[in-house]
Amino acid sequence: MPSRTELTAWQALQAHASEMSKRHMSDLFDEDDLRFAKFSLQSPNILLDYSKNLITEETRTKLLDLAEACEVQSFRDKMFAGEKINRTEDRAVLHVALRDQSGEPLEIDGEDVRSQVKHELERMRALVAQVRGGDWRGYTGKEMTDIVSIGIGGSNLGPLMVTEALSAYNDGTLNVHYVSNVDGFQIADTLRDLDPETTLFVIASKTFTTLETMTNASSAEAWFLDKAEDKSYINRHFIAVSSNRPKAMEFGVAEENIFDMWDWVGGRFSLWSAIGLPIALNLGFEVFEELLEGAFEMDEHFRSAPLAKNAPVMLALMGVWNNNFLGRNAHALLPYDQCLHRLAAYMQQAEMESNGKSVNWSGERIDYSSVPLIWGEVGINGQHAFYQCLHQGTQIVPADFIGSVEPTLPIKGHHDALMANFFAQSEAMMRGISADQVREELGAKGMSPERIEEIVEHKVHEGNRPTNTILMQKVTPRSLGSLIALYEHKIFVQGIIWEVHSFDQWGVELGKVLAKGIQDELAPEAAIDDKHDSSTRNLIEYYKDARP
Ligand SMILES: O=P(O)(O)OC[C@H]1O[C@](O)(CO)[C@@H](O)[C@@H]1O
Repeated sequence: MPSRTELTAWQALQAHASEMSKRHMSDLFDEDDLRFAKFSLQSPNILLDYSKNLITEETRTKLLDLAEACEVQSFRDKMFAGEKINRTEDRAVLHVALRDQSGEPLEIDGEDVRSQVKHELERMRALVAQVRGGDWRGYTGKEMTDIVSIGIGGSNLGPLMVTEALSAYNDGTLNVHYVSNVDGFQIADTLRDLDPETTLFVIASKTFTTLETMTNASSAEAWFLDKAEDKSYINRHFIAVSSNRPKAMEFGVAEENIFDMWDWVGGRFSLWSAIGLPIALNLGFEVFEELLEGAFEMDEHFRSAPLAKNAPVMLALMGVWNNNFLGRNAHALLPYDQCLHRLAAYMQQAEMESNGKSVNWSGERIDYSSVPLIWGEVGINGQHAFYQCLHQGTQIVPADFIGSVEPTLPIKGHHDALMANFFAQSEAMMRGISADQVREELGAKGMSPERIEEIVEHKVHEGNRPTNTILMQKVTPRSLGSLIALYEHKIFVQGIIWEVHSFDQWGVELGKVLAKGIQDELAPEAAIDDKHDSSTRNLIEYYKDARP
């Protein structure tokens, strides 16, 4: 198999990119009134407009040729069929099975995946009904008031992002708090206002070995026992979600309080499993189910729509075009919806832990970029912070503008003001403003020609900065499910095109191993290994000497 850069389709895109780099999107719009119709599509619950990219129909055809040459459809089908496409870990990749509503049979290694998923969902439903209905009582007979979810990375970012995004659906039955950082501040700050008699902990860890989570879980247990005193009460206050039952039991969680997840669910794709318990506890099981349905609708679209009409595929291809052929190595996510304020943090893990790789499936170093730097912030706040750089900086950063037609919580006069900015920003990034236009504008205001010439270049926006617009009717559990699944599949498609293993994360291991060794060295009497470089050794020494 030729490497990606040897593919005819890749080389055709390279040649095409050198031509397209001479064009301006503004002209492309002026030349074609049908540009929006040609380069936008409706997918379940989501309109995707990718017309504000530096593309023509020829570009799209060439990108689709690349997708075909990389066998995107065949890999997609393998994923849905449960084949072990996560080859470095020898695992299937089946987060889609967690939200499948079709009921089609699916087996992995002789195990019936559908019934496993259904069984855990029913257990979740029962637990949520008990806790929210007040039947689940604490060790003194009181109802639960607060859920503390302890987990990090994929065991935290998804549930946290979703409960924030759907906070309008919170009926106040239960409060939910998230603790991820091993910095003791977060758990201390969370627990100081809570009562052990009415607090339920959900320890979420696929491996049940993650240092941050285990440290926080132990502190939570100590805090609980400080008041409850009797270890047998733990079974009323500690739930675990893990694929490592023995470890969860060793920690002290009662067997019936452990919810399973499976090795075919990657941590960063796991919010659809029992990792999503905090969502269901906080917002109700119906909300969780609707989230799953929305994701399933996008799965069906991804599975069946022709590539040119397939939202995840087209979103992925725009990213590949900007990154690999136009050399844009950063990508901003800009939600114009306050409730999506954790979306960029969530997507950073999903995209960068998945596709932040430098070797291909054969272990050879790749000679093109994989995932760009993903970052972002709620758009309207970003306008007053970093948009200056998006409009006039030397680095062109493609961006996704994500918004909704209806506000989550309507309040007179706000939503149109927000959305006016939403539409204006991507238009400004696309069109820009030329020196002549600036001159004309300033001249009309009566500015002297000398003064105009002094400042004109500073006011020029070159434009030609690519954006995608993603528009939902409203942020609901269903549309949010579709939105997350849209990005999950985008990540999948890009991983195939970049020929990287999207479902492992070996890159996070080295730091963990080193930290374990250093933690031992931080003990007061412990020696510091002289194998450390002089910077690390001296910093550790400095820390130990300065520590009270
Ligand atoms: O759920 P666990 O096993 O505690 O892991 C948490 C996170 O840690 C990572 O392994 C990275 O450190 C992520 O992939 C994962 O989501």
